[in-house]
Amino acid sequence: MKLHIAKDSTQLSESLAAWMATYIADVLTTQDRFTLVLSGGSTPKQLYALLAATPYKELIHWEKVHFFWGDERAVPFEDERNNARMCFEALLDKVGVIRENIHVMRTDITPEESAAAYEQVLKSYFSDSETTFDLTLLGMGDDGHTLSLFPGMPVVHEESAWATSFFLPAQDMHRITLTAPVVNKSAAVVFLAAGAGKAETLRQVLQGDLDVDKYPSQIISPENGQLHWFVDEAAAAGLHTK
Ligand SMILES: O=C(O)[C@H](O)[C@@H](O)[C@H](O)[C@H](O)COP(=O)(O)O
Repeated sequence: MKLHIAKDSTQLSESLAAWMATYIADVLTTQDRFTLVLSGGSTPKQLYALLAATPYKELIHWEKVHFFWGDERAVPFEDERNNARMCFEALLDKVGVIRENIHVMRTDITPEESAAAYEQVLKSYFSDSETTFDLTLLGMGDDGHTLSLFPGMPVVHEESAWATSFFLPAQDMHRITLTAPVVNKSAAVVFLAAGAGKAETLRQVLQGDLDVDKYPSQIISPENGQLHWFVDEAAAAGLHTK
């Protein structure tokens, strides 16, 4: 695991945008497409805004990027809480992407249908390959969840489905999410976490005992790929860095 610590959330987004531009360019020297999983939540908005502006807007070969989502809240696309909507507003509407390469988790059908449809999309891309996504971007909630893998929920241990859905009582909504096995086949996974509110959880996730039911982010560990944590100093405050 590689830990990248930035001074504040602005420098954090800047360092990840620069890292992504280099990584995407490197991968595209050996293949024609780049598969990218976007995360929802509030932290990546600043990153997406940077990627949508000069120089990254022009530098990255957006027309070769195929977009996926890590999880979705089962609310209409028009709803402010919809993760895909946030990503369109912050990034996809502003760069030269190809519409057919954008694969949202649908919320105009039932969550079960949506998860099944997503699994089909993923299988058409990846069923023949050892690796899935070139890059999966993830966030970590203050409670240690990632994707929609919430503490204490059976979905954390899903082993066969590539995408699944379930009802999240705490938020009174359904969620659609990728599962740990498909994310752990990514060529690279990057967690982005900022703010003092995540410091204690980050310490537990990275340096505490393994307890994936309590801290589901711990279950993310690419089998053959790279794992990066991009965090700011506030989030890293509890870590032993020596
Ligand atoms: O839909 C979601 O809620 C997410 O995709 C989720 O896994 C998110 O990444 C974390 O909750 C962190 O969110 P923040 O960046 O808002 O803390």
